[in-house]
Amino acid sequence: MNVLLDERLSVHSDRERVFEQRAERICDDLQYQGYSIQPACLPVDILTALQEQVRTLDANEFFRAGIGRNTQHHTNDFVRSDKVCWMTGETPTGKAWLDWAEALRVAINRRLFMGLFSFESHYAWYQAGAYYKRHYDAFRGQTNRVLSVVVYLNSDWAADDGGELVLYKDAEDREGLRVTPLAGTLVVFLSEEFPHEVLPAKRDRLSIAGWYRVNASSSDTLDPPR
Ligand SMILES: O=C(O)CCC(=O)C(=O)O
Ligand SMILES: [Fe+2]
Repeated sequence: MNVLLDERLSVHSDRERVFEQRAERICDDLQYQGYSIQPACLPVDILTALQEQVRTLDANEFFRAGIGRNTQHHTNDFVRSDKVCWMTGETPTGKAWLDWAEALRVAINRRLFMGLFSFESHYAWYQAGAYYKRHYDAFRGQTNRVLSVVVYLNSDWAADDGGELVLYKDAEDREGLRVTPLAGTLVVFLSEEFPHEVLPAKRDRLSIAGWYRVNASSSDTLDPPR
């Protein structure tokens, strides 16, 4: 075999092997504890491209985040004060991210039979002082968001910069688990099971938040993508 082709093939399969290992760890965690926290999980080339893209986004492209869906959608300063910009596959960077999320969807379905059907995600920009109070991403029976995903885009996040995600084990838990929003860390959790909050940070905090959904469309109600 041509040496160059041979090398390219082995690089490709290395990447796939690394992905499979990470997906396996995420699935193990989901199976046994319902959440997974994986530092340095996103491939560095995709992470770097996302960091660059979010840096070049104009402030006008971010909108004040709302709560609830459709007709209940409204903004509420008391609950959250981040700004969001929905991801699309129109740029190579957006597509690389969505392809990665799609590969994870397939891997999770194969292993855990969760029936994940679609994925939606947005960049989130928490300006210094911004927060998202304790909340669930989904309420049992009211939504088809089943698995929440967060990836952080902040290089050099210092211990005293704040902005941790606090993931609570259940409705009673007041202590929670603190996650530093450091670039490349991935957090995945069952949307209906884990209340969580974002603490205010001393500096801008950038991330992607996404949700895998099950298909809730029926013949007379078309399920909207967000
Ligand atoms: O950015 C995070 O750490 C979590 C964001 C979040 O909870 C959400 O967007 O629903
Ligand atoms: Fe959330």
